[in-house]
Amino acid sequence: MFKILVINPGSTSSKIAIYDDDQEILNETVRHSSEEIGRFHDIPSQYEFRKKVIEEFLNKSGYPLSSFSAIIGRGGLLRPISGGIYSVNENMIKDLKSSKYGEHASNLGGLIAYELAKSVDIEAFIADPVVVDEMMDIARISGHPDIERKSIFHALNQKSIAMQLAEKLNKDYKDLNLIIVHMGGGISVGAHKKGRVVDVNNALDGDGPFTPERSGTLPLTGFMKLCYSGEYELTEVKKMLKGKGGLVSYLGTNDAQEVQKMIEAGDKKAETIYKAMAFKISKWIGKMSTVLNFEVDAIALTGGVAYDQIYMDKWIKERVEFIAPVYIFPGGDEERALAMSAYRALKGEQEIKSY
Ligand SMILES: Nc1ncnc2c1ncn2[C@@H]1O[C@H](COP(=O)(O)OP(=O)(O)OP(=O)(O)O)[C@@H](O)[C@H]1O
Ligand SMILES: CCCC(=O)O
Repeated sequence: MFKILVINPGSTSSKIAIYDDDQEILNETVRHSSEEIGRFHDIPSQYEFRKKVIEEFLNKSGYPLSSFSAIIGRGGLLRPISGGIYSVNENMIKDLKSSKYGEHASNLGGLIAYELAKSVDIEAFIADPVVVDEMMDIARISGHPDIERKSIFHALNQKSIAMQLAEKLNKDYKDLNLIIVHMGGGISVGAHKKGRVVDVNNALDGDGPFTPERSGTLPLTGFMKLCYSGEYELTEVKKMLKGKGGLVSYLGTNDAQEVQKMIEAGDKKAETIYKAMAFKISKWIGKMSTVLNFEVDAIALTGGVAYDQIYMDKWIKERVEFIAPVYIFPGGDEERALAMSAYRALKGEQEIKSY
């Protein structure tokens, strides 16, 4: 039997799971408020904090590190690579540590997995990182040659939910056109054409709907003026896009459940902003349906925000269901997808790629 530790650092949470072969034994989500995360000036400086969350989980679980066959972390901003499972090696550690390709919480997934695995001499992996790139060339063109659109999104969950949806529809993923929407701390809306994500918003980089903690696409002239106003440092402007944008900037929280409570208590501003997020998500679903020439077999809504049934049904589904039937997968499937990749690799059924 293989015991697998799964580490999934998200933008607003740390999720940790333990699997025995393909069976989940434990799964815990530790949510991080915007104040808690906001005290760190960048992602690398969250390393010790995030590692401690995992160590505390392990202590509570009663399973020593030495009882695991492998550790798999969600990773990370690397150079564009194909999907699959990768062994964490020194090249990868160098790129993750230096944030060479940018900063995202999942960079810490690979780093922490490597460090913990090294201490007990077991394998560390990552799978389907956020840089998986299947974008068609025309979608890369932004409108100015100095800036190329990039594929950075919740590849792990989007792919896994797409497969689940295909199974539900009794079809092969490679025969379907799907729009998959992941709504977590960040939001990505992907056009899956016959098994490839041919277009998706860059969920990390001021592209797409606004999110619990990100601004998404902003009117450019306003943003440019703000950048040159002399009022803000680069680090502050970066945080407006990521970490302190979206719901955090309007309502002071990255927690959609807290926003629900504000609305229930009669807060009209909270209602307007939360509805505007749904409006923007729906617009992006509309955009992606044109990428698929309006030949869309199904739409899937997933990620933490998808637990909010009313939000999904009234504010998103009603707006987009004329495009295609809408299916809801609350939360997502990231820990299972990671564990299954590691399990297949340990059994020798999946090629382990080298970075
Ligand atoms: N039951 C719920 N109802 C509404 N919103 C919820 C619920 N549970 C979680 N959320 C919201 O989902 C968001 C977090 O989603 P998720 O856990 O998928 O994100 P993450 O893993 O931290 O970030 P990312 O997926 O972008 O890496 C938060 O705003 C959280 O408040
Ligand atoms: C870039 C995909 C992950 C996220 O938005 O947090």
